[in-house]
Amino acid sequence: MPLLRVPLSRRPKISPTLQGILSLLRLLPQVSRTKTVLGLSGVLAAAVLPVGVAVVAGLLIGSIRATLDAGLASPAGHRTLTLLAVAGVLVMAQQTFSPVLAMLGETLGREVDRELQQRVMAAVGRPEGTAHLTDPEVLDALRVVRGLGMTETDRPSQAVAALAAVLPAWLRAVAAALALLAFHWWVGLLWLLTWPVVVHFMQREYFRVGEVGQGRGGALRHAEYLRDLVLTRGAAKEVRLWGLLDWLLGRFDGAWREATEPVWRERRPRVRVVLGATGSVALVNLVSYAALAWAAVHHDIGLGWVAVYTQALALANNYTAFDDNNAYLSFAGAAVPRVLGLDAHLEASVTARPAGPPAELPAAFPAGRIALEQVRFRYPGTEREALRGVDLTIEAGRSLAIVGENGAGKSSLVKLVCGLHVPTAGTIRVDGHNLAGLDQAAWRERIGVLFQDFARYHLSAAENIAMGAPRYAGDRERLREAAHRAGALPLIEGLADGWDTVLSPEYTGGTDLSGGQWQRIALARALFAVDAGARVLILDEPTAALDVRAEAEIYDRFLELTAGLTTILISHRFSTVRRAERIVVLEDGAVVEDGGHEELLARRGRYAEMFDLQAARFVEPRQGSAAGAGLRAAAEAGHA
Ligand SMILES: Nc1ncnc2c1ncn2[C@@H]1O[C@H](COP(=O)(O)OP(=O)(O)OP(=O)(O)O)[C@@H](O)[C@H]1O
Repeated sequence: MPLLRVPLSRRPKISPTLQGILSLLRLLPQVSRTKTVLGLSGVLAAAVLPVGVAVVAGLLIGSIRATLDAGLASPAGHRTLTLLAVAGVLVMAQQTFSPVLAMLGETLGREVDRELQQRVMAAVGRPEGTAHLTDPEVLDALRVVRGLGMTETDRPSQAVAALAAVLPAWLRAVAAALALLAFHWWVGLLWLLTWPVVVHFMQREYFRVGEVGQGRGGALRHAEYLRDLVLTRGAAKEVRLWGLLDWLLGRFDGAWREATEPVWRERRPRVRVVLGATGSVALVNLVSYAALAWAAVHHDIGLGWVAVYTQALALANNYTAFDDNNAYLSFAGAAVPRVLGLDAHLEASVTARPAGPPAELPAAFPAGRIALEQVRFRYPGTEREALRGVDLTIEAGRSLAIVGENGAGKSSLVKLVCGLHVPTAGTIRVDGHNLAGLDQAAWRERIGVLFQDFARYHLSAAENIAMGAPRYAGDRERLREAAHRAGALPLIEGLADGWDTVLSPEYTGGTDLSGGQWQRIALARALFAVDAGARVLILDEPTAALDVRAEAEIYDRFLELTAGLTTILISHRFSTVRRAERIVVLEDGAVVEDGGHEELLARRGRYAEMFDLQAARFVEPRQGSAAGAGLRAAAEAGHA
């Protein structure tokens, strides 16, 4: 069933370019009537003035002979002088109009950007359902909207294109100025000096504006985030359920203005600079043309040379400084070094690893234990420690479960073991080696991991699992085995295109999976890494989204799945946790209890307290008053 009444890709009756221009012209007055009227007048002036200059210049040249014959005081002489004055005024007007028009166009363009985003947000947020958010045609159109904004002008590609347009014009103008040296050395020199100064000032202005724009990056990202809440699937259900569209439209409008208006304001006073620059150029033009007319009238040069120098003057005016290309050059000038400097910036923020070459890993690594020694960890930019002196030995080939309340530091601990962060103090040793000194890529090949917030790749089912060990991506038998062990095989074989089905409804023929189905795929990915040689298996909430039967299946086979592996399991489900050979309780970043399931229950500490709390949920209310041991018995009977 088509999701849109009008297909987005329908063939227009008129040419697509014309259609685009017409719809843009219709949109402009809706954005700003005043600026549209001013802009159109400017366009007319910009079109008519050069023609006027050409006509007057022709008349001027034509009048010279009569003036030569009759003298400057004659009516013919007066006519020549009047034409000269008109030419000067027209050239000046031309020089003044074009930058003002360019600025007007840019301001209107930004307003069109905002208007388009709001219209698209309203259009995308309005349908009751969310199916259109996976329609490839809609998504293709949304890509265009995402490209809108100030970042557009930061693109180095724009600067490269601008360079290609600006450099030849500059070179032509220099050549023309050199030619003018032959007419009068001071006229040539005037051009050679005036333009670089004007270009310098204008580039300084544009650069500053570019810097201001990039300084607003955070505010702009926030506005874009609000926009994308409407344009993407992530929050689509809640946006509809709670009727957030109007609120988001309002927030976006405010955030967008807050992000962009300071840049516009910064640009406004610069009209003074622009007028100063264009005024200087107009003056140089006036002086040059006057000198040329004077020379012609006084027979200093012949008509042929008058024509040559007129052309040279026109070319000298090609030495652009005011148009969009000049602006793009400077905007990217502010952006490119920032992007290129990213490497160095990130280098400085990388936590130092022990000096010397990383240790080579033997094939059967790790054969021994993973030991955390007084490990402390604080996330960059935060004050609070997520781990506060953890001492923990994880025996090779055994399973360890980590439990604890939200925020206790469980996920942080496994991220450290994965080598994704380096402890701020203390050491993690694997087979006696400092983990920080190992070849990190090789170490990660030894780990199969299912993160709590695992990735859902918009790729085929086969690729989604193969991500666990991409070097074996083509090994279908191995993929089948991993999928089978994770209980994902029937699911994959039931998909329309089987293993080749893209797991995203955003692509033609693609499909989405339920939360639990996704979790099986992610588990298969971790087990695929194990098949490929990983000896450490990390499972962070592996069954959180699974139904009761699937969870029971997984924990029934937990010992089989983890046999021979060093396993770290994080879970809030005690039915799964109790299967682990050893359990530690993490509280506020430190280990507070350590032992087997029965041992910890008998200790009547934090573990027993948490276990009892969960067990109580599985018994009838009338049994709620029973003693903890009774509750546990009931719960264990239901779960074992
Ligand atoms: N990327 C991060 N940046 C800053 N602080 C973080 C980051 N991730 C986690 N924290 C903080 O570190 C602490 C430990 O978080 P962690 O995710 O390890 O807890 P957890 O025990 O896994 O919790 P849960 O059971 O909710 O998954 C928390 O206070 C959390 O706010």
